[in-house]
Amino acid sequence: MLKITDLSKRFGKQTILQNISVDIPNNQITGLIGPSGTGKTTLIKCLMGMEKYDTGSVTINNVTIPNRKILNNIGYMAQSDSLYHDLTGLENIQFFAHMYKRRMSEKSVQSTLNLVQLAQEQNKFVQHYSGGMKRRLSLAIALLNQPEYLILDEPTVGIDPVLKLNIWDRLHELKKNSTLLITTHIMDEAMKCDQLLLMKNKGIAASGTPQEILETFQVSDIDQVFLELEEKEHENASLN
Ligand SMILES: Nc1ncnc2c1ncn2[C@@H]1O[C@H](COP(=O)(O)OP(=O)(O)OP(=O)(O)O)[C@@H](O)[C@H]1O
Repeated sequence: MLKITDLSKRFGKQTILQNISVDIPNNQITGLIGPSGTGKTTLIKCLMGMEKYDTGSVTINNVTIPNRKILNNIGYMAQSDSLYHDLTGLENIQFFAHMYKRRMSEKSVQSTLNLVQLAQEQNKFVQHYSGGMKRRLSLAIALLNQPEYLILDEPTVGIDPVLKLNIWDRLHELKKNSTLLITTHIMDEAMKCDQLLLMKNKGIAASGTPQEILETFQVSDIDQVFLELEEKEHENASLN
């Protein structure tokens, strides 16, 4: 289990994350959602050891991370693509497979390319890819390592609706062997997660299955939960 305990993070004088404690259960898709700028990417970067947190701890199966050994078991897809633009899509896949020391059969390379619908474009240089194609290639690369933990920062931005559905089907298949943490702005995607963490005001304002959260707030969609939270905040502010 991925366990975050009392984690806080500041940039200069600005506190971004304050005393966050949360458990991310194994073999489930946990969705991290919240308004832009609430610190979702920062939290993920803290988990990956890409940002140093100021206080608290992050552990996977009781081992404090970042830990080099455990990092090999984490697949990460960042918002900004880190692809080699002078290589083709196929060469990027081969390069990263080599880096992960994975021997991939031609068949599994092609099925990964098929999943993200890049089979036809695999021999094109990435510099000639559209934004959506680069996202799809990054997603394919994050999936290559068949990691125990898969952390995806807005994986379906710029991806058309039909492909999005295929990708979500695949993510649900992957959870048999992996634990997934996904950030999203898209509320119908939030409903496809097994668990949600709603981020607001430097912390987790609500958590549970999508259905549990809707029932707790007596609303019919997750956007309304954020509106309710906002209203409560105004009420509290006017009382003080
Ligand atoms: N390296 C940095 N230095 C200073 N401030 C930063 C840095 N990285 C992020 N921030 C600030 O931290 C806050 C949270 O940013 P973050 O990218 O984590 O939000 P987010 O919830 O992922 O947003 P979005 O949904 O728009 O991607 C923002 O106010 C941002 O400006």
